[in-house]
Amino acid sequence: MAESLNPKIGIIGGSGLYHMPGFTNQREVKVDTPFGDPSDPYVVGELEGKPVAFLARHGRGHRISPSELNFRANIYGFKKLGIETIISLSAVGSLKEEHKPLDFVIPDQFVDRTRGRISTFFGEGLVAHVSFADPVCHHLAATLNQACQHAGVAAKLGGTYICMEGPAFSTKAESNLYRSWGMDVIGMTNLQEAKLAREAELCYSTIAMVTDYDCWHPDHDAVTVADIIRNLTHNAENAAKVVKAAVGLLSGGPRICGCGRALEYAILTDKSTVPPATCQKLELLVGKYFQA
Ligand SMILES: CSC[C@H]1O[C@H](OP(=O)(O)O)[C@H](O)[C@@H]1O
Ligand SMILES: Nc1ncnc2[nH]cnc12
Repeated sequence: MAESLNPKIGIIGGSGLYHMPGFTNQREVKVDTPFGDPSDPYVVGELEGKPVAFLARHGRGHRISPSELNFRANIYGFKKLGIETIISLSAVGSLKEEHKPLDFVIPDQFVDRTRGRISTFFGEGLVAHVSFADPVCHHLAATLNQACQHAGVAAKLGGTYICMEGPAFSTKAESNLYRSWGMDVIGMTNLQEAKLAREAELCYSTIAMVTDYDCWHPDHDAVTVADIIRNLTHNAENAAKVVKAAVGLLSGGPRICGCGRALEYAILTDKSTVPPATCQKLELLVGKYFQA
């Protein structure tokens, strides 16, 4: 029964993915966090016989724009549910001819072009600097790539996702600038998630599903939501197949990567100086390092 499920795998559904086909025994779980409300209740259920928690990034009905997302609440909510691994699904524009609409890319790098978004759990008297040179969990990324192969979906492992602020799409000058930087795909949501997942010691990797060629491409004058939606529907079907395969491949045993110890050498603040309210707020994240 869903009440006794203890999921370790979390799935974030992006644009066009507001539920996960194939879920059984599902129920909604509303999670309170010290950072406010997540985008929606989490849907906890079983996929391929394994307990899994699903969150619609923009909320069901696509109510929340990228700039308004409460990334901290979303990631903290997964942590509170006991999740260790997050599979993120995202629609992206392609900045290279070789990444065609309907292809999947599994990025291994990010560039941040967002403005003023909150991307850390820390502050308020507790300072931590996590390593972010390798922003995704390589083990999970390799598993997602394998899952694409199992599902028969064309995918490329590696590439840089540039995260723009939005919500308007890029100008041609911006799109060409990002191309000159060698960026592979463009989206509006993944950078904060990846950073916060690292701080929360969760494995995180994205399946970036190409919906369009952005506006640089001579055959695609401007990005339109109508074009994107056409491809989103097809991508959503493939995403469901890939996620099923990935969940089947993930062992559920102890993690073999370093993501679960990301904070081990990151906290600089002398714990005796941390305000009690901050200790309480961040207990779930740092408690194991603050024991006497
Ligand atoms: C589909 S229009 C642009 C919208 O799609 C992407 O969202 P997500 O990453 O949640 O799939 C992109 O980042 C924009 O938010
Ligand atoms: N061209 C694009 N730019 C930014 N985000 C996107 N999501 C899907 N296509 C996109």
